[in-house]
Amino acid sequence: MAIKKTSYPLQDIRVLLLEGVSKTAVDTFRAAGYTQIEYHEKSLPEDELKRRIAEAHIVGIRSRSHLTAEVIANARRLVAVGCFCIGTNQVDLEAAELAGIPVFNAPYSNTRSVAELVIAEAILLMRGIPQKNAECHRGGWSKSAAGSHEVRGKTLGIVGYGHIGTQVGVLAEGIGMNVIFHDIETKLSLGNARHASSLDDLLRRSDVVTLHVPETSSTQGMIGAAQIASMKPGAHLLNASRGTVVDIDALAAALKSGHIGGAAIDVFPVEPKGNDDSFVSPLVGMDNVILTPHVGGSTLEAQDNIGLEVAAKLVRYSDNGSTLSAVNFPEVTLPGHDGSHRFLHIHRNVPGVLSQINDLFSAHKVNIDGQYLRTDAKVGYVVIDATASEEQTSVLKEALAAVPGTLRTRVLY
Ligand SMILES: NC(=O)c1ccc[n+]([C@@H]2O[C@H](COP(=O)([O-])OP(=O)(O)OC[C@H]3O[C@@H](n4cnc5c(N)ncnc54)[C@H](O)[C@@H]3O)[C@@H](O)[C@H]2O)c1
Ligand SMILES: O=C(O)CC[C@@H](O)C(=O)O
Repeated sequence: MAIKKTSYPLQDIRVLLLEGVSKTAVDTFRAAGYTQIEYHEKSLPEDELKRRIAEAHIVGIRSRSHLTAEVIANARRLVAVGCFCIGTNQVDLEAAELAGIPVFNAPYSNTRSVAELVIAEAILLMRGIPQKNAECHRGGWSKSAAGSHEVRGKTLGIVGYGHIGTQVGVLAEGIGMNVIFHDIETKLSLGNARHASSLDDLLRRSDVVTLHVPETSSTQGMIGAAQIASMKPGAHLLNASRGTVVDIDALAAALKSGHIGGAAIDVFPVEPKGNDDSFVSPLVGMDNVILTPHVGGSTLEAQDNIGLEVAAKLVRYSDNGSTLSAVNFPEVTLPGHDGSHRFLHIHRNVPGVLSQINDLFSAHKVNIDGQYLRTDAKVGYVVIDATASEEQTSVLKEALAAVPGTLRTRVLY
């Protein structure tokens, strides 16, 4: 394959992949000509992460690596971040944007996997299977229908009616459940799903409540003691969203008192860093709780698709400059740039930057072949294709970097 040239020769671009992202990501980078790929099965302790990220141009993580403002400040060479998952709460998105670093994720690749697990858990909880399973493992035998129910005709309450919530609703209707949902946005209801009038209304009416909100300031602790007390006696709670959404001590107390019949919890306020670390939770040892190690989206199908999708977005940004579907950045979709040098300029969105950039091209007598600009409240991203000599390009690159407000520049040859 022809070696492409970016600001750095392609073979000098360092890709750091953490948390055992699918090997399809490695294959995608290799197929695009990237050779420096460092792969780790686990997340790295913060000190080591800071050291390694300081050398990386591209980093790929899942949910356990926290890219805080401090970590990002240390990432001097970093050009792009890939979250090989849906959630991006583990990255300080604003700090990344202000450092000129777009962040990409895979917004749908594991949606179906989460939805399937949730439906299975709803059925198991309504039948009291976790308790029966635990009892059989201890040599017990209690063949009884007491406390066992079909899900057909029961009410499923979905909190967060986005990609996952809607899929869960469609599958639940397929097995005869009544679906109600609560979302902060106005949402088109699919099938016969109905809006609940409020979160409290949903909690009061549901036999099973399932949470599918992102981690934000409005969702942290949104299901606490008061909300759990509002739930129907004997109802079940499922959380495959983020651990901070539920007050886990309040849930443990309600499970012990019997107010909550059962729970299925996939995400926790504090999760082990890797498979060798131990898991601690007040829910451990409760027979009526299904505990899973944050595997809602962990199917081979989903992980392989995520590896392909996120790596492709990172390669595209690195090679071509397109930021389509970046979660924290002005989105620019770009054509190829054969025959032109492509100047990428990321700057604070303040008046006058674009005119200074254009003045520089005119002062250096470089003709602009194409220009693309997108801004958001904080940042502007302008891409300029120009026919320039190597010498003009290198002078212009320096001059562009000196424009006040510049966050980052890159040239693709
Ligand atoms: N357990 C896992 O392995 C796993 C896998 C994938 C995703 N997730 C988590 O699930 C979350 C949801 O995923 P998605 O793809 O459905 O996201 P999404 O963005 O499509 O949907 C989230 C929905 O929540 C709504 N919402 C936000 N704040 C709310 C609030 N305060 N009250 C009510 N609704 C609110 C949004 O309006 C949106 O409709 C992700 O952010 C991620 O954290 C977990
Ligand atoms: O793979 C992970 O670590 C996170 C999975 C899930 O929570 C997501 O946000 O997609």
